[in-house]
Amino acid sequence: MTTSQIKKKIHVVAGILIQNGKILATQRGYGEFKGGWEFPGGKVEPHETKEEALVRELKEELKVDTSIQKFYEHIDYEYPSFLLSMDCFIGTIKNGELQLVEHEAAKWVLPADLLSIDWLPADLPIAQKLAQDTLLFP
Ligand SMILES: Nc1nc2c([nH]c(=O)n2[C@H]2C[C@H](O)[C@@H](COP(=O)(O)OP(=O)(O)OP(=O)(O)O)O2)c(=O)[nH]1
Repeated sequence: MTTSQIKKKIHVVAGILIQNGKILATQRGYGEFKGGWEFPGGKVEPHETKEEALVRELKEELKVDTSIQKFYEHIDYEYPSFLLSMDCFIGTIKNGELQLVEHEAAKWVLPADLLSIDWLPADLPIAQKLAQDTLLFP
């Protein structure tokens, strides 16, 4: 058996929230990845769809109501201690003022500036795809 077979798989959903041509990046405020930048979201619970989980997590973490528009990308990433399976969705904030419940910081970033951020390793390919996505950011 290889190491990856005994690692726990964690299913996460993450939101690429877009507003005025900018994307929301949030900085982890706790745990193993504290200080790293990510797309906000969290784990999917057994009774939920991915979209339901994302709307719930964004409400819990940022106190905003969101609408999720479309699936954007799936990432499988092997961290030293677990396997991350992450589905990222494009969305917008429809209601509420951003409040940081768990995060250390948040910023709205232009696509051209996405690669200057210290993303968590699993998130870097998403940031790279967004940075050159001329369909999404003509
Ligand atoms: N939410 C989120 N997690 C990410 C991203 N990139 C990345 O590597 N991770 C990792 C960090 C965490 O170990 C794990 C997700 O856990 P989480 O802490 O966000 O999920 P949660 O709120 O449901 O969990 P909990 O810690 O409250 O139990 O995936 C990302 O863009 N968004």
